Amino acid sequence: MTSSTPDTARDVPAVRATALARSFDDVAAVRGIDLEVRAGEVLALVGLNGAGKSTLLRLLVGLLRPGRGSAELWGSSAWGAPAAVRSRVAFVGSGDAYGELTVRENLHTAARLHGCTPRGAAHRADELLASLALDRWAARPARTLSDGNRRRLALAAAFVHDADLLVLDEPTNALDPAGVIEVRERVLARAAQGAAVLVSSHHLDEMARVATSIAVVHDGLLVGELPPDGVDLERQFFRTVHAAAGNVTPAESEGPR
Ligand SMILES: Nc1ncnc2c1ncn2[C@@H]1O[C@H](COP(=O)(O)OP(=O)(O)OP(=O)(O)O)[C@@H](O)[C@H]1O
Repeated sequence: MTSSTPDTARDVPAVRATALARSFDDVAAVRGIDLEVRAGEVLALVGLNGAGKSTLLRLLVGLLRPGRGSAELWGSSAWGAPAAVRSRVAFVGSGDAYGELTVRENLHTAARLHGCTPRGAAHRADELLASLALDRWAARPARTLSDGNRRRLALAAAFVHDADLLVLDEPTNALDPAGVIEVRERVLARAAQGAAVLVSSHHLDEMARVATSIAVVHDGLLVGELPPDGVDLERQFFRTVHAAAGNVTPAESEGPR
């Protein structure tokens, strides 16, 4: 069940933000961001709490309306994108599952919504229950799951179809090491198959393992990049953030304060 279509060619960005901005009352959460993610690329967003990462991701998948600028999915406005465009995107945010449905029913429903036959959906649900180690909880209502297993369910639902764009907001939060490895392998596999991936995280080393580029978000802006193959990413991260916050050059700024 792949949804790949010819316009996933590498010259058409899956996601493009242009001068993208969004405020909530007096809080300027995203203040003018330009970015692109193409097929096969994994862009990681890192930043302090409240930097604007989740708001940016929600704008990019069309869950929030931009205040200024634009967010596009394969050239269409993300806000109000047609169903055919939205169906090519898998988004993992917070609170994604239907709490009253069981774990299996959640996955079955997700697969049916993506066009699987009843038999195909059952097969897909079984496969994901096994690979994300959720089989033990398959008959439990989603609302009764632990935080980590709720996150596993959200990820399983996102992987139910082979989306052309994966947008994962802190996907490894609350996951045990096996879950972290599962997410890593799936992200790398999907990118190798030509999906575009946008992922936010506080785990710099994990991002270095999967990302083709790492962008630092601070105070609603992209303020720098970290080399995914770089050493001592933590120090480089704080230098970038401190430089942006204090208008000192990265070389003058040291680690956490
Ligand atoms: N619905 C909302 N109403 C009011 N303010 C909001 C809303 N959503 C986000 N904000 C504010 O926008 C800013 C950016 O928040 P956002 O959740 O995007 O940051 P983040 O980088 O994802 O943070 P974290 O790493 O803590 O998850 C914060 O000041 C936050 O309080």
